[in-house]
Amino acid sequence: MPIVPVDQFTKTKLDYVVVGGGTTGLIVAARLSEDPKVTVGVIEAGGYHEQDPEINIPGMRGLALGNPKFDWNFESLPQKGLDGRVVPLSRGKGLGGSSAVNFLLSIRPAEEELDAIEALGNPGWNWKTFLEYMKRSEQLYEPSHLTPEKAVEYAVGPDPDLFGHDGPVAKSFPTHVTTLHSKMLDSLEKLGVPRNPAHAAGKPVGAFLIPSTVDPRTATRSYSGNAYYAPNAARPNLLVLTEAQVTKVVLEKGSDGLQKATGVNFVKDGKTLTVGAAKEVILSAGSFQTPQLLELSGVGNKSRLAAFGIETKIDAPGVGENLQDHAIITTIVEVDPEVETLDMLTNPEHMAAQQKLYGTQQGIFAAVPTSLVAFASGKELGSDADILRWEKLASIESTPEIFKDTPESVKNGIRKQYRLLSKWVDQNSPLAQFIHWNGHLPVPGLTPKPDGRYISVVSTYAHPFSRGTVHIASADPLKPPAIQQNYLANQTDLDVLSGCLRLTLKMYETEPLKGSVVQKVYPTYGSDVDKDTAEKHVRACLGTLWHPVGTSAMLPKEDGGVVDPNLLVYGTSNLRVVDCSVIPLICSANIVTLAYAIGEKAADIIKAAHK
Ligand SMILES: Cc1cc2nc3c(=O)[nH]c(=O)nc-3n(C[C@H](O)[C@H](O)[C@H](O)COP(=O)(O)OP(=O)(O)OC[C@H]3O[C@@H](n4cnc5c(N)ncnc54)[C@H](O)[C@@H]3O)c2cc1C
Repeated sequence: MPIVPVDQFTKTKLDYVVVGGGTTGLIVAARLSEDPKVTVGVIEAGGYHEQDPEINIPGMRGLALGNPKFDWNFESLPQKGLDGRVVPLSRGKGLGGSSAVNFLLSIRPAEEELDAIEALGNPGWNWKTFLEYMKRSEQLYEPSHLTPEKAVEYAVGPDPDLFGHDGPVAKSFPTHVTTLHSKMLDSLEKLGVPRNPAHAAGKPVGAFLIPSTVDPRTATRSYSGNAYYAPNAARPNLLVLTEAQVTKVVLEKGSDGLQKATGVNFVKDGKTLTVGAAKEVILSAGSFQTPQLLELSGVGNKSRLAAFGIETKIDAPGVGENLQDHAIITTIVEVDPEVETLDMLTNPEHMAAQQKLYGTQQGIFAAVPTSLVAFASGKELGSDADILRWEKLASIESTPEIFKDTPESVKNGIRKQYRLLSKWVDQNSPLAQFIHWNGHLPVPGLTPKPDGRYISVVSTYAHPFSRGTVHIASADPLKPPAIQQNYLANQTDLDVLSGCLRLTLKMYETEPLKGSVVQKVYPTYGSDVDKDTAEKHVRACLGTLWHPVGTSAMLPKEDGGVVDPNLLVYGTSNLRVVDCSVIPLICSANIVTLAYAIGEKAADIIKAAHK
């Protein structure tokens, strides 16, 4: 059924209510409504951006950010590690959620990182099962636009067995590649980061052309909105309500002693309304708003809820704890004037030519401007002594100040995570990621030359050692939660990002890329930069790669878990969380592939529970 009016929504007897029509929410809704006997209702706070070019055109991605039509525009609390600076934290708003505004990179993490999710106490959540469900969500288009020689040059080698071929989300390889791509790959190779065409096999260390969620038949974004919702919009048993914000899950104690979610309250056009759920309520509001909704509904740390006058239904100390995110730093260089970068679009003639080219699904707008990625391990980022130090810094005792209010159970879980993190710094596991951006990224105070051409590289640690929190700051459900990232609290995070800066600067200084670099722009110094100066750059430019996870962690209860391996909130019989907030330990890659897998697997779990 198309998007429905509110009266129809509240009058329909719904079996499942999905809160948040984002990346994962729409997957669950689409899969559950395959059964015509069940009725599924989705409540999404934003609209449906079906025709918006900022969403659909790959080369325009990023333009939706900051616009309240598409973006919640959250902010971190002032960050001590960043001299009190606040970091903007975009989240997608509207059908498709963050998959509608994300940067379309579609990369698999490392095998050991997904096996770790099982090892932390979640049977059935490992590399093998994640891979199976990632494949179910995707349809890979072979890189037929590349000759076999070019495929080798760009490290493109999709093993058909590692990808899905008939799933809803289209995945393809960038069609717009510049003359610098090969040079970057060659220079990285000289620095110990080899071409890695086999990255999708759970071994991402190396460099390669990034698969992206672009539908090559139309050169448009493929995402939850148009892949999972649009093809099923006519189903009479799938009802979607947009521009309605859920404010609370209604919980009642059942005869089994468990809390039962009977429905949700939501605000639509200023009015608070209720809708019932006969079978389940599924929270898919994302890593910031799912814990917020749990707390507003009385599921959280008892003393925290009491402070806001909220009656505790379930004392769940893990809610909103264990926040992890990938933080990025930026570098920019000016390059040869003949390289085709986004900077050329400031010239009206080039803009007109590129718009025309897009009409034939080619050119700069048809592809993502971030088409090259590299993952480096510890040995490319620090000395043996650094690695030993990082292993030791993987502990709660390294940063007691950020754990002073952390519940004991949550600390138990984080200790187990640290044991894994300390192993990964010394192996061939990814420790940092580098993403090429084909143009001059905006930096306050820097103005690109009118005819200049630039490339930027953003880099991030794979696994932050710091942990943050997200909690309600008010009992008013329409107020944003307080997001405390604690960026750079642990020295390892600062060291790894400083290592990223040095490695990127070295890449610019290494032939053949060096020959195409006109000058360094941001920063202007070389890779032999001293510690203090490198750290200053990190603190000045740190931002987010928008990958928050862990705030409703799937972990044993005694380790601060909020949901069990069936994604049921502990202490409830029918309230599940299905979104990235359940990922207990962040992995190295961009996380949307995990979101797709979680949505697909959750749908199977829920179907099996109601057979
Ligand atoms: C700018 C940006 C760039 C990114 N780039 C990449 C990338 O290139 N590759 C990659 O792999 N990952 C990327 N990510 C991360 C990835 O897209 C997200 O982690 C993932 O899509 C999150 O899925 P989710 O289902 O957990 O949440 P979301 O997709 O964010 O869905 C949550 C939904 O719930 C809705 N909602 C929230 N609260 C309420 C409420 N109270 N009532 C009703 N509705 C509500 C929201 O509006 C939203 O639609 C990016 C993310 C962002 C924001």
